[in-house]
Amino acid sequence: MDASKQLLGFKGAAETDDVWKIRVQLTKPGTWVPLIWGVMCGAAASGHYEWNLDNVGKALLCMTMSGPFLTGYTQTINDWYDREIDAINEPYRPIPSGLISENEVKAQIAVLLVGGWLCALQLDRWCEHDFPIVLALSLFGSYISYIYSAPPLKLKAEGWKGCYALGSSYIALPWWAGMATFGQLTPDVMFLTVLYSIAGLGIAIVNDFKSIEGDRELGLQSLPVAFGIEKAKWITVSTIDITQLFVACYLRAIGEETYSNVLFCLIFPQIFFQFKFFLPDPIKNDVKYQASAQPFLVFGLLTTGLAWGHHINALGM
Ligand SMILES: C/C(=C\COP(=O)(O)OP(=O)(O)O)CCC[C@H](C)CCC[C@H](C)CCCC(C)C
Repeated sequence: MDASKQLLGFKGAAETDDVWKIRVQLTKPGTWVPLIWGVMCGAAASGHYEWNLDNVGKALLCMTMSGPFLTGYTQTINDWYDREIDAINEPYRPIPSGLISENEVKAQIAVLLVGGWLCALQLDRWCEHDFPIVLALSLFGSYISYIYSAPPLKLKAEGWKGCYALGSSYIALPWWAGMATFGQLTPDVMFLTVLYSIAGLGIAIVNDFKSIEGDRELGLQSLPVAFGIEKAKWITVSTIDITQLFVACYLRAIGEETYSNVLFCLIFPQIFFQFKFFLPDPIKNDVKYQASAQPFLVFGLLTTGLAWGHHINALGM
């Protein structure tokens, strides 16, 4: 178990001195999943995904770009810029513990970043895009990753702004990449996904409750620090629920009633788990809540993608 935690980049991992295992650990493969899922949602939303070898190849390349390469780069650069604070709080992490050298980390960052851009370029060529939209998205995403972790902006230290950067990048960017690969990225769907990102903001805030004491001491304006636990927990669930309810209503308004009903059915279990776990004790039950409610949220995203794809096809676009 500890060995798999090591490879997936989870906390409580066993130590290893195999540099390749350490390299994989730095990329935190567990965090690739939402990006890969986002690409699937975008492909579904394009309305043009058909199961053939060409499309499977494009989807795999888009997922490889978003997961191992660009999320891997994001996580490595984040650990690099956190190395001093980690040396105090989590000295067993690969960089502060000296399990991997500075030059090896820098080389890994460069390879993953350039690798991600090359995948994007290849996708644009493969899809015969006039404008290299996937490359543009990957450049934008890697810039957001950089300012999230690196000074002087270091958005992650800016409380809820960092949470929104994280939530929106994880939801909107892979969706846009998947959609641009298989169809046309349009302003209306961009708006819808940016809106959906507010739910992503709520999900990111859930993780801030357990670090409220430390954040307060360091002067970080996370939502629980800024508003106190009582107010912050209600703001958190409201952002998650109201956003999804709005999307469900929107799907109904554009005539996608079945998908809208499915989305409503996926929202109610999340509200149930908020009352069962999160609201009674957001500090103690954050992980329990995420584990029980998240699957419903991510299937809601896919439902929205499928609804959009169906809508586009119905309009003959
Ligand atoms: C590094 C990230 C989270 C870690 O946060 P934190 O430091 O608070 O936690 P730990 O202490 O446990 O490490 C994620 C940051 C995400 C970033 C803002 C944006 C990601 C962008 C995508 C990877 C880009 C994908 C582009 C593509 C799909 C076109």
